[in-house]
Amino acid sequence: MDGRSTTKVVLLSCGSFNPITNMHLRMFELARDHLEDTGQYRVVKGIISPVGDGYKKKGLIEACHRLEMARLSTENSDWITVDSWEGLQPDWVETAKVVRHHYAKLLAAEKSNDDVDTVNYGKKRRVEENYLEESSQHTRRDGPQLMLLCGADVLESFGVPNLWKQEDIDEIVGHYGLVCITRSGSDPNKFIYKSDILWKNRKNIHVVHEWVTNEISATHVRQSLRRGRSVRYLLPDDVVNYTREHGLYSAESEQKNADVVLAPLLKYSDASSS
Ligand SMILES: Nc1ncnc2c1ncn2[C@@H]1O[C@H](COP(=O)(O)OP(=O)(O)OP(=O)(O)O)[C@@H](O)[C@H]1O
Ligand SMILES: NC(=O)c1ccc[n+]([C@@H]2O[C@H](COP(=O)(O)O)[C@@H](O)[C@H]2O)c1
Ligand SMILES: [Zn+2]
Repeated sequence: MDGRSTTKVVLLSCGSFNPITNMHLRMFELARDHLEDTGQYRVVKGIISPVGDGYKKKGLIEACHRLEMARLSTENSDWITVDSWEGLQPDWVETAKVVRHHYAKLLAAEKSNDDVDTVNYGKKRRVEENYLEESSQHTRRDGPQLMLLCGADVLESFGVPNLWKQEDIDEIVGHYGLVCITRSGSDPNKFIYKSDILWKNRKNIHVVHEWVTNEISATHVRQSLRRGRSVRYLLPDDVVNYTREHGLYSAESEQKNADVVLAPLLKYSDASSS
């Protein structure tokens, strides 16, 4: 592949990861293969961003455990990483804000790399031109792209009333881009067709068809753990051991947040009624 004519991509996946499963890790591999197969992209990094406790999803255990399990499962990957910024925020953070945060970090890292280039190779003028252009257009012509990576259920959740702000969907899909992995029971292409906002941005949505369908879900994993059944080979071994050592996922933990409303639903229903 000719590195000079491809766009560098960083993939960001936001979710509960309660706990992280092998399928979450597979998503990154599937997305990278798909994007690089187009010949247009070079995927340089994957970021797993577990949601903070303020999301208030039923059965969501503490972020410190979810972050540690994600860290353990990515230890032997040379490109997938875990970021704790979102997970450690006291309140739930909208996904559009998380995307913005990581894009700003990415540009800052690129800039400091370029500054090293500048010192070494006297490319100051090119760097300055790029950044002038960036500040006027928000994206750099030859800069990296950040794309949100999710399963088709998350894409379809865009249609759930009071869950997502339309402007956030527009920003994520229109400005950054989305990679969506098919999941059984969902039809992302039909969903895109039916949604005006997604149809408008369809060129920024990469649907990855997973032919080796894999029904692993964290819900089923938690259920098996509650019942004392084996979850080996569904999760990385280190994660299986971690759940055992810390006694995670019990009938009690599944009742966490059972009586509270999911943070985005609370936030946007309030906004619509005021
Ligand atoms: N088997 C799968 N196929 C495709 N995408 C998946 C799969 N499992 C998880 N994902 C995606 O991974 C991201 C994180 O998902 P999440 O943490 O909710 O996992 P989950 O298995 O769906 O958990 P839960 O059952 O608790 O909802 C989401 O974008 C979700 O769509
Ligand atoms: N309006 C929003 O920004 C919005 C709404 C619902 C879920 N989400 C995010 O999507 C992800 C969904 O995770 P789950 O599939 O585990 O519920 C989480 O990271 C959550 O923060 C974002
Ligand atoms: Zn889910």
